[in-house]
Amino acid sequence: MTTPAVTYNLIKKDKHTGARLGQITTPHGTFDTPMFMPVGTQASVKAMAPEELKEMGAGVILANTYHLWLRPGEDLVEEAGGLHQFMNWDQGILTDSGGFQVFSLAELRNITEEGVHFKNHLNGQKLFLSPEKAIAIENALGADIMMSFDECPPFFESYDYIKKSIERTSRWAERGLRAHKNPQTQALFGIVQGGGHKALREQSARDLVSLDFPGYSIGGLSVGESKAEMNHVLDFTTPLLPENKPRYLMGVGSPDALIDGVIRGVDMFDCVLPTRIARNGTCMTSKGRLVVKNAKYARDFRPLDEKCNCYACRNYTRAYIRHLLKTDEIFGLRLTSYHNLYFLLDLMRKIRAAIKEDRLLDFRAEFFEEYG
Ligand SMILES: CCNc1nc2cc3[nH]c(NC)nc3cc2c(=O)[nH]1
Repeated sequence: MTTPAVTYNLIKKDKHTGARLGQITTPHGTFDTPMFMPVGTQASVKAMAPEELKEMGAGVILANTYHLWLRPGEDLVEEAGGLHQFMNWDQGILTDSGGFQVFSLAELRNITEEGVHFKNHLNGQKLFLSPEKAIAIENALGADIMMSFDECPPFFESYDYIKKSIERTSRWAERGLRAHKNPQTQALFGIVQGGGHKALREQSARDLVSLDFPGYSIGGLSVGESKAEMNHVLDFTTPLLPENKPRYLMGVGSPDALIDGVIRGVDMFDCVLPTRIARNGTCMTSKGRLVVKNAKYARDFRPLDEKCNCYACRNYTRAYIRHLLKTDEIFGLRLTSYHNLYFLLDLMRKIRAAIKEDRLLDFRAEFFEEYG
């Protein structure tokens, strides 16, 4: 039995919740979990240099298969020596499988057993993605962690539709495993679906766990359902997954959702939120969101967050950052992006420390008290 490309080491289970302290070992390093993964959709975490991501403690970052397939093309990235070489990032990289982007971006034509026919969102060109094609692109990109090709059904779809969808997604997962060329250096994760239906989540998890993936993602969430509904699905889904493998919740996100996901046994998260809201001047702070472009901060010479130790908060004021954003100075976006990413990475550091000392629920109460 060859060693899989990615292994998970469970260090400690929280006494009072489903939270776990662990480490994930990849060909590009070992990283502490629970972890937040900055999103670098087109091989760049928007406005951030790799050195800045490293200094704020990012370990694994994301890139999107659909976008890189369209531009610059996986063959060009492969010729460059793979994503790590191409974007000068020597730590962890995770690629999604394009499915979700197709459903959320492209003009969808139709889903068949074979795969998904759709139109390129840039030029209307007809395209086709199958499990085999998606896995081949991810192999060429060279990510340490690859995601299976799945369908993310609408959360409120009917039981019958979602049942058919998860059964096809399981067949697609098996096809992806067979098509995967580099299991020794790239770990392919399975994606559990099933909407809000416990029986379907159990069926999807059973199918995928029997395929013995090195890690599992919980899909079909953070797609418009309430936080309560997401937490409820997590309550009965994470226990279905192997304890000795990482669990990844895609598209999450906000500080409260991260804490509640960790409490329910999730180890890895990604979300575009921090950099996306940063670009319109919204900052995450320990006291909730702060829209630094607002006029009330024009003469506010305090840092974005007085409790934050990041580069932006140590060197610049709300007034200065507001001025930069109001005058379309690019440096303004860099400072808000840096701060928001640092805020979430630092939150994960605090969460890991709280798990270590069995005080995660106290930390949650203190955090929510301030965050509002
Ligand atoms: C890896 C591609 N497959 C795949 N990506 C996803 C990305 C998401 N992003 C969000 N909220 C922002 N929910 C998601 C669900 C899925 C999902 O169910 N599947």
